[in-house]
Amino acid sequence: MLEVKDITMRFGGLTAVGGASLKVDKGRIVGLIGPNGAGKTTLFAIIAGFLDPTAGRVIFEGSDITPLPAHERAKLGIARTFQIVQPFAGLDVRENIAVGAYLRHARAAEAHAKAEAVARRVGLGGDLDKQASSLTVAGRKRLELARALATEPKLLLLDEVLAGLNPSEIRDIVPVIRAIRDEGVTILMIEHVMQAVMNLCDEVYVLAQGKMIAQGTPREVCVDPHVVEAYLGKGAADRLRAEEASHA
Ligand SMILES: Nc1ncnc2c1ncn2[C@@H]1O[C@H](COP(=O)(O)OP(=O)(O)OP(=O)(O)O)[C@@H](O)[C@H]1O
Repeated sequence: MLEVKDITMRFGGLTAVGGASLKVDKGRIVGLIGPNGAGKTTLFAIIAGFLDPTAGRVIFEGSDITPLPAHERAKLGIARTFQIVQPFAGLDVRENIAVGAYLRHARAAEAHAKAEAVARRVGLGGDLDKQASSLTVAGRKRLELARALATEPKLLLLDEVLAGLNPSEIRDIVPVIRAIRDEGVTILMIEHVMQAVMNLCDEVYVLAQGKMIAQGTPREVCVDPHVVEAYLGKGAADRLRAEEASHA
């Protein structure tokens, strides 16, 4: 469904992403992990059309979409959530979600009906008339998910939807994400909460300092020495192995 080919993004002298590639097959949940500043959000912005890459191509359903602006990509079926949730503060939950629904439903009544259906899907069915600004952090994360879903995407890009949630809130939202996939939406997610990555993702890519350093099942990447070193520093994999040997 999605192929990111050799993407490089330079900001002045800084190379935020340096020749990174990934593939997302239809119907899967693919994780994108990596230490802070690895370039994950930059790569998302390039996939969704918010940033023009310095080099490389983005292929969606077999077509090169690299020149297309974000709104054209949204029409094709790519939606993203933002790490920092910023609902329209003066609007209620229904209207906030309807903003996404207007992409495919020009009439207000239809957009509102779509918004209500999406709200129920993410567990906000009882909050439709509330002001978005009155929602808790967990509620805002669900709203962010709903706004993206209301555009009826084929590919959903989730940027740390679990960040800032407590363990019980995470447990509640994980099945919602799985259900979205089961209903036919392919998902690429940036996530730091490893327990959720292990539970949800069919496949994981690891980005570190702008380069893709590993790819595999969640279990495979967790024990990959390159990944351990990227998170814990040079020599960490050897130290861990030595410690394990001394305990054996
Ligand atoms: N618009 C910009 N101008 C200049 N530098 C930028 C810009 N956007 C990102 N960067 C830099 O690019 C690098 C990658 O940032 P990015 O936000 O993509 O990383 P990330 O992996 O998403 O990090 P985190 O997990 O902390 O969100 C960082 O060094 C960041 O400071």
